[in-house]
Amino acid sequence: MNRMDGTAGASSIALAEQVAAEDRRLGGVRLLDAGPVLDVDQQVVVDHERGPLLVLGASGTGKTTALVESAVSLVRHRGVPPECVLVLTFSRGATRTLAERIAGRLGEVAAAVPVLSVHGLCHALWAEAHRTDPWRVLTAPEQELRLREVLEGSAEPWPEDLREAVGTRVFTRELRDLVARARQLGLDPADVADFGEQDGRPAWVRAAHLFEEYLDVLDAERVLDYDELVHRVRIMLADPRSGDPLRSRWDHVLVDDLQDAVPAHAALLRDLVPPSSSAGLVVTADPDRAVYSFRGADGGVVARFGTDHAGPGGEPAAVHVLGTDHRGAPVVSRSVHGLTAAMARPFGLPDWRAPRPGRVRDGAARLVLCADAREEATAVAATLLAAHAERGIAWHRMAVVVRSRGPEEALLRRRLGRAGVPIAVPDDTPLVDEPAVRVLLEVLETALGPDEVGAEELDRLALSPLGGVDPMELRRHRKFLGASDRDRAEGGLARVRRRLDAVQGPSRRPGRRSRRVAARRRCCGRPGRPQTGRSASGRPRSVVAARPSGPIATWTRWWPCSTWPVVAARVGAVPPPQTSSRRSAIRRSRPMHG
Ligand SMILES: Nc1ncnc2c1ncn2[C@@H]1O[C@H](COP(=O)(O)OP(=O)(O)OP(=O)(O)O)[C@@H](O)[C@H]1O
Repeated sequence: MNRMDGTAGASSIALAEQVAAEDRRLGGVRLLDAGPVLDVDQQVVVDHERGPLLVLGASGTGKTTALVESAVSLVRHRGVPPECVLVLTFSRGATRTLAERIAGRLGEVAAAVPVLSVHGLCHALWAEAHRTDPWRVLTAPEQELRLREVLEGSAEPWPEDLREAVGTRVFTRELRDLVARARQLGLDPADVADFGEQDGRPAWVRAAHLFEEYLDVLDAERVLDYDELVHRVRIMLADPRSGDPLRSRWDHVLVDDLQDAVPAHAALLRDLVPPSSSAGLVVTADPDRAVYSFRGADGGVVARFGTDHAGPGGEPAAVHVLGTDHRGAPVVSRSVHGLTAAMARPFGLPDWRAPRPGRVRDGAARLVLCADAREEATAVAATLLAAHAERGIAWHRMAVVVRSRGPEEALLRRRLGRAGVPIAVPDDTPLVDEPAVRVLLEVLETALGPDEVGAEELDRLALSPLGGVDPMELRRHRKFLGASDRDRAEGGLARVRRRLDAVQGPSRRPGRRSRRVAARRRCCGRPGRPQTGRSASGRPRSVVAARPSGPIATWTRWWPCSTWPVVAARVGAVPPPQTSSRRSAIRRSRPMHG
């Protein structure tokens, strides 16, 4: 069976819960949920007093419900001030859902309960500690851009076998992952270099130097990426002078979906609630549901929870299993749990994969074998149509789950559309892949270098909404401007740029980014340790200099619409993000192994 979207089920549940919550706000009066009658396993979680507890449960066994009820019980029945109950998740969506569910149970009081993603918590703590001297957190595309800048400005050669890859987007992404993983493990550049030397991997040693330069640039610009943010908050927590007052704020820490944590998040949790702490720590997890492995999430953190939070005498933290499936019909849960039961169980964890059926009784599971995607799409459409026409099931009560987005999903959508099945696809496109954002990023990338912008890239930009050129127009310009064979081989706007450059004189001096990084280094007074994002003239090192040059200059002259000059001028006019008083650099710690 395909899926329309991996989050379809979860988002419809979240949506239904949101709608239900809205319905309760009648005439401005908020009626609170009565809350479910908890099963005995959930009640154990809610009654948990102190110390760490890992709650394992298959999907639908009521882990989140137990966590919500724990928060409610602490505030309502045990007199814990709401601001002393910290609720943590690992994604913004999960944070929203949890906050809504707690608000449904606690009403106005819930506003005082901090419900945060780990990044949200780190951001808040960091911002509080640097109130008069704020740092900005980079988005993923910005982080990649910074790394590319550093890469281009870095003179040290790479090992021979990597040289061809250097400068490609894939290489930058690999570097970004390396930097991220290193920080998630609490490693400093020197540790990565040590590993490289011990293991005979010169590429790691070289990457470690780049990592160091990248951190210097972040310091200089007073910006952080998310992994660096978590790392630095861990440093704050490691120092008893700053860490103890923070830790003492929360009497209870409740964490949902630990399987989505990267090692640094798990370590942060230990920093927040160390074994010596008297705070309560309840953590839920379903290792089979880890969906963030692409960003470094490691189901192993669940298996290690017992030892990570071992008591003073070394006894492992308590583990409790929720044993009733409150969501699925018995036959559906048997099918799902039958599949997961065949998977290897993380070492040391009790079996959580075969819950008893709850109160949901009806339902059926059917396996349909299809010859190809087309036949599969037809079978799905026929099943939905029959359920709607013959059993009167409303469209919004049905969901189609697909394994991944791609041609097969497109085919399914077309088939459903043709059959008259109304579809709503939750949009989970990352911002960076949104066409509108993509084109803006391409403009920035082009404006900042590299020195040779590909003809293909320029053509794409010309044809984008920002360029406003249609294919016919582009061809006309090519015809008008280009004649020689070399021009034709070069293709697209690269030719235009070259011709105009010939008129204006060379538009590109040595890489703009290289100069930017080099200038930062000069500012800091010693090579390789930049400390400010401002040029020697004191002008902001904004994404594009105020006076356009290079391809922008060329394009502004050539461009058949007026958009470019406006964009270039605006971008160049970005106000300086720093002042010179912000130059004190953060000292990075020695490694804090995870
Ligand atoms: N004791 C209960 N009685 C009746 N319904 C319950 C009970 N506990 C949970 N539910 C319902 O079961 C469904 C699943 O609950 P919940 O989201 O808490 O499970 P979960 O284990 O966190 O699921 P997942 O792992 O998929 O996130 C929800 O609709 C919830 O309202």
